[in-house]
Amino acid sequence: KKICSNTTTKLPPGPKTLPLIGNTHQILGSMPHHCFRNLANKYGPLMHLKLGDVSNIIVTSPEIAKQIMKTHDLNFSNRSNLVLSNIISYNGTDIAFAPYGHYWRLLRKICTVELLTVKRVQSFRSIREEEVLELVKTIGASEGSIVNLSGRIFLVTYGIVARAAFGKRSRYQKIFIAAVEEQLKLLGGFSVADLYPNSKVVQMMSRTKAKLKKVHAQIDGILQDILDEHRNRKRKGEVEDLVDVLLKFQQDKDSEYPLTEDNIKAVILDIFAGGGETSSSIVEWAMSEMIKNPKLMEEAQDEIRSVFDRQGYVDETKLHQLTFLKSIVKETLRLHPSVPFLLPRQNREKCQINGYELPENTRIVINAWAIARDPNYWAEPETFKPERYLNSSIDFRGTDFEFIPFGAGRRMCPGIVFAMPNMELPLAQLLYHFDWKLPNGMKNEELDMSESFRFTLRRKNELCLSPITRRPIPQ
Ligand code: HEM
Repeated sequence: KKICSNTTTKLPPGPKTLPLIGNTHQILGSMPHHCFRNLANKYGPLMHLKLGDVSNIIVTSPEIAKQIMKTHDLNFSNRSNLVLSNIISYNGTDIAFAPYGHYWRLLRKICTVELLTVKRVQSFRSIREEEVLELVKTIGASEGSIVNLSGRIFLVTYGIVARAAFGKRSRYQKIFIAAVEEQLKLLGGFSVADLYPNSKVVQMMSRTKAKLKKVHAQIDGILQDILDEHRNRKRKGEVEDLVDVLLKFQQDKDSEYPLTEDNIKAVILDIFAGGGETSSSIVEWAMSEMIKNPKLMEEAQDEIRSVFDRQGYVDETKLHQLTFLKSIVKETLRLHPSVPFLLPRQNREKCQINGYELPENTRIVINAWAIARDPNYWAEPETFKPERYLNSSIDFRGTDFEFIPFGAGRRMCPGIVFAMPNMELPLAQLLYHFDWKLPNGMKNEELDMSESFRFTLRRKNELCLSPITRRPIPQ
């Protein structure tokens, strides 16, 4: 049965392609999300771009995003098979890169009923509070000096995810985090291996591919040790971690989730890679935006301090009262979506969209970054204005297609509930205890906001600030 009708064979418009390299020359040397938006302004919101020998369809409007991720979601629920992502995803057996089908549905179900539920996320509350308190203590001890806030934020978020996934602080934590970061960095560039997936010569010679394989082997070794340790250890009243949950399925012979060793490693790695970098970069961008707009920072601080001053410290019990802080997080997700192109999708059958034909198995890239700045949908789209959400119901849960930092439809991010406190708690703590200044008398408006695209969208330069303690730090 055909999912979409078929009447024309015209590909969407796009710039002229050159032999061999296609349009690759048009995107080199600039931030790809900016470059794709500029090209879309010329060729339209449904655009064909040939990168290497791979056809890409670039989507740059909420209407077309909705057609892909709602109207034709079932057809477009496959992932595009990338050479590099195959290496890190145990051959597409993780959640993010698994092809649409029975196995992927099983993994999603494990997420929604076991791994990423509200209850499970709540069970990690004390882990988050401990890790963030440690952050605040370290910063408090650095009063009078300049703090590399970016570095601190990444450590704390990865620390939380690592403890949720592996239980106690793992002795491998540092090298594991470094390896996962390296993996994301290698994945971020336009590697020739993915531009020419069918060329045997290119595949043999790709340096990125070779490096990625090496890093992945290191990650695999660490994950294997962690699984073995979990099997052998005696549990005594600790919070059940995510590896425990997955091993339980593996050990239960009647389980409806028959997971292999590699399946478990693939899932844990997804949660690690998906949960660490994304949330940290939102906290980092939110702090940057507030440094640039000190009035917003003051407003957020007033709100947090008025909610928590009576008890004298921040915990998770009253985070839901922080309406303004939530708007700051939303606006940060709009202007600095951590995964600006979502994850590439692919249609299982050929399909008509807006009168153009997308042949089967076409790679679909949704420019969520550009969509969230569409002037037809957003007033002052380039301005950071958290107050725009105060009287609006617009949300990132996959129904407002002008705002899709977590994607939408069947392949939407399953980690929102997990991500939220990892962003809100560090922000609330950083703003409750401290005022923040740029070092060396730099003016707020001078803060550099350059981006770096490495699969995720991070600050190019680390955010370094001077803290001034305003509320005593619990010892
Ligand atoms: C600010 C935080 C986060 C952002 C912005 C984010 C964004 C995204 C996006 C854009 C996708 C692709 C959606 C699509 O293709 O439609 C995705 C998928 C995914 N995310 Fe997240 N994510 C975040 C946090 C997390 C966390 C905390 C976890 C796990 C603990 C997680 C796990 C995943 C997984 C497993 C997928 C693959 C889903 C699938 O293919 O079925 N993410 N995320």
